[in-house]
Amino acid sequence: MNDKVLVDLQGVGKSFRMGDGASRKVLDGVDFTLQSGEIVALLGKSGSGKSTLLRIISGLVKADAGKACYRGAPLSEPVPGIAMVFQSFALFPWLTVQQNVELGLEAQGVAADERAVRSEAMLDLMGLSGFEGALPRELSGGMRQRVGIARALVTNPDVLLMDEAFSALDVLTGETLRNDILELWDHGRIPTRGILVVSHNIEEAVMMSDRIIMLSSDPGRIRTEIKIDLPRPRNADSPAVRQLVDEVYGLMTMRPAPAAGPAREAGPDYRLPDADIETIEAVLTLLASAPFEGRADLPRLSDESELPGEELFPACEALSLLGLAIVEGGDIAMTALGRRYEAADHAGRQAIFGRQLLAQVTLPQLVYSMLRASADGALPEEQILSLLMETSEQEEARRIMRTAVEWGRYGEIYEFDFHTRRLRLA
Ligand SMILES: Nc1ncnc2c1ncn2[C@@H]1O[C@H](COP(=O)(O)OP(=O)(O)OP(=O)(O)O)[C@@H](O)[C@H]1O
Repeated sequence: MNDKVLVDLQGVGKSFRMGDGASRKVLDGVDFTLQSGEIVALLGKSGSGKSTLLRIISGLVKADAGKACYRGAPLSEPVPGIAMVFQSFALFPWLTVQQNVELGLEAQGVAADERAVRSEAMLDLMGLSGFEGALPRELSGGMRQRVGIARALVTNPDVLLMDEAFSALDVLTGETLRNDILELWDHGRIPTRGILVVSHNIEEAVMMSDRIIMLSSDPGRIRTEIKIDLPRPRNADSPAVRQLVDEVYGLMTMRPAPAAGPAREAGPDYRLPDADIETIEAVLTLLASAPFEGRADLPRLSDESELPGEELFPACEALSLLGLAIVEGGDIAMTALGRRYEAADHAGRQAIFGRQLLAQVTLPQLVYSMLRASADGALPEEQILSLLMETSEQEEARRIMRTAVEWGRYGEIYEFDFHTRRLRLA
């Protein structure tokens, strides 16, 4: 066994039973290794299974396919070498700061006097000296998360897992805490050998990690990996960091390649991004206006639009699918058609939208040709849905169908009767 390998996942899969009783595959065929000496960040859309993956590694959730090992031993329950920090801090409100920090040691059977010595040293390292007797509610959010981190680190974990650990904090507090942890890590002041961070924040991932792994959704699979060879501490405004942030934005916005698999390799790609018309048009309008005037750096567009990546990325993907904009690297630029669309009135926009759907978007094209081929120009939604379910999980297939209905109705190429759930030519 290579002792550089801390965590090793091979072909890991996980399904959950949903409210309607159906099983949904959240993770599929995930191969991943966390090596000694590295910080890895895991990015992906909401629901792509990032937290589930972290929970499998923490031993809190069991994979139902593949192998998950920590230092060569199969993971099936929490192990002393792996500690986790939660977004919600997860502190016990009735315990003092010190008692909260000692919990992990207590679980490992460490004697009381040693627990006190170690927790005091860790609180000191985390800048919490003097707060040992305080209750969590008496602390600010940033200090509470310091307690959460101290509780994880006091056990001297080999592997530290952080699930959106800074996202409940204000930007500045989050940044300070992140830098403090990086400093402890970079100066070898904690014995931790590997850190795996789940984040929604692209800049945070670029600032912290040696490697970024991107998960695709439905089901979550590893889509891309980016190595970051910049020394830390990193300057968020340096050209190298900006370029990487741009690159990651670009990759997050790009249409992922269809997942591998016999059924998916062959047929056309019917997926549609999860973007509604209102958001697509709002992003196009923003892109057309000052200061962008038709071309924007995606991180800046994200700041200006105040849309979370989850909504901005699919809208950009939709604009590119419709030929209204081009996404290149970390930039998005309007096409000539995009400018015409922006300048058009409501009916003019609908006409362009409909034309583009028929010209270049596979699923509306298919629906339209099936409708034309049917005797009465109508067909049940189920017929399209069952086709989508050949390549997408049920929930995602339904989501794609909803998008296809919204887009097609807007472009006036087909109609949908919500009572009979039948599509009909417009
Ligand atoms: N215990 C569970 N039972 C049923 N479904 C679950 C369970 N845990 C997670 N899921 C579902 O699995 C999917 C992936 O969840 P997960 O929290 O891992 O995603 P994520 O990428 O971390 O999302 P987010 O970024 O929004 O936190 C979601 O659809 C979620 O509802």
